[in-house]
Amino acid sequence: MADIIDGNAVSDRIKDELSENVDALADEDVTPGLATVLMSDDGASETYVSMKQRACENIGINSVHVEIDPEAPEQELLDKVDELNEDPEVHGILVQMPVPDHVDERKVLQRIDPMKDVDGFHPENVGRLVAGDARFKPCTPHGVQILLGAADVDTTGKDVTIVGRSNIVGKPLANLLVQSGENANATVTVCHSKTQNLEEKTKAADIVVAAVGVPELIDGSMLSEGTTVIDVGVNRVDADTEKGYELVGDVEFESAKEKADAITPVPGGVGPMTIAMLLYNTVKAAGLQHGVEVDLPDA
Ligand SMILES: Nc1nc(=O)c2c([nH]1)NC[C@@H]1CN(c3ccc(C(=O)N[C@@H](CCC(=O)O)C(=O)O)cc3)C=[N+]21
Repeated sequence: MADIIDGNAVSDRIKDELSENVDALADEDVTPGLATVLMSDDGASETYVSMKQRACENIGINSVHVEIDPEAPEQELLDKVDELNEDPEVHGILVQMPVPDHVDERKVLQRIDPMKDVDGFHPENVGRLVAGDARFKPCTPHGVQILLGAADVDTTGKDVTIVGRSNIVGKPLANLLVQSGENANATVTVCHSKTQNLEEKTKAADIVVAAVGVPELIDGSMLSEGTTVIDVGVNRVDADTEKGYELVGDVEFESAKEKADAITPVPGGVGPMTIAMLLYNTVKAAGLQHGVEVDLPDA
C-alpha cells in the first residue's frame, strides 16, 4: 500500500514561508499584486480563479480580478492586458485558460509583459526555461518538483514517464526534470495519444506523472510495484453528489495505490501545489520589479 503524498500540507508549508516573504517586502513598502483575468463562464474556471484570489488574500498579496464577457472581441482582452502591464501595483498577470475559440491564445500570452508572466507561458520565459535559466517556472510542473522533494523521492538518475505533452504541464515538466539541479537529473520519457505500448513505458518507470486530462486512464495494471505516482489530472465527472460531479484524476487511485510506493490523491495532491507556486511566482515578480532580494522557499 502506497504512502499518500499530502499536497495540502506541502502547499500550506510553502504558503507559510511565502507569507514571511510578503512581510519582508512590506518592510520595503512593496505589496505584491496579482491580476487574474477570466474570459469564460465555465464553472471550473470560475472556481479555480476564485481559489487563486482567496489564496493571495490569505498571505497578504493584493488580488485584482477582471472579468471579460466571453462574447467580447479579442481586442478587449488585449487592451486589458496592456492596461495591467502598465499598472505598477500589478506584479503578476494570469489570464485563465482556456480562452474562447475566437481569441488567439498565443497572441494573448505574447502580450503579457514577460516580467509579469507568473504562469511562465510567454515565449521568452519558455525559452529561458528550456535553456536552464528559468525566470518563472510554470506553476504545475514546479509544484510537482517541490512535491517530489517534500516526499523524499530522489529523481536523480531515475526513469520518469510523463503521460501528456501539453505546453502547461508535460513539456515544461520534462524540460525541468532532465536539467541538472535539485529535484531533477532524471531520464524522461514523454508519452501522448500516439504513443505505442503506453503500458510498457509506464511499467518501466520509477516515477509516473499523469497529465493528460483523461479520467482514470492509468490504472494499477500499468504500473510496476514500488512506483511513485503523481496525478496531475483534475477531471470533473458526473456523479450523484450535491454538486452533481466529483473530481477524479488521470489515475485510477484504488488500483494504483496497491502497486505504488507513494501516490498523490485528487483532490489534495498537485492542485493545491499549483496555487502555492502561483503565489511563489507573484512574490518573486514583485521582488524583481522592485529590485528587492527575496529569500524564496527552496527549489
Ligand atoms: N492561466 C492559467 N493558469 C493556470 O494555472 C490554470 C489555468 N490557466 N487554467 C486551468 C488550470 C487548472 N488549474 C488548477 C489549479 C488548482 C487546482 C486545485 O487546487 N484543485 C483542488 C480541488 C479544487 C476543486 O475542488 O475543484 C485539488 O486538486 O485539491 C486545480 C486546477 C490551474 N490552471
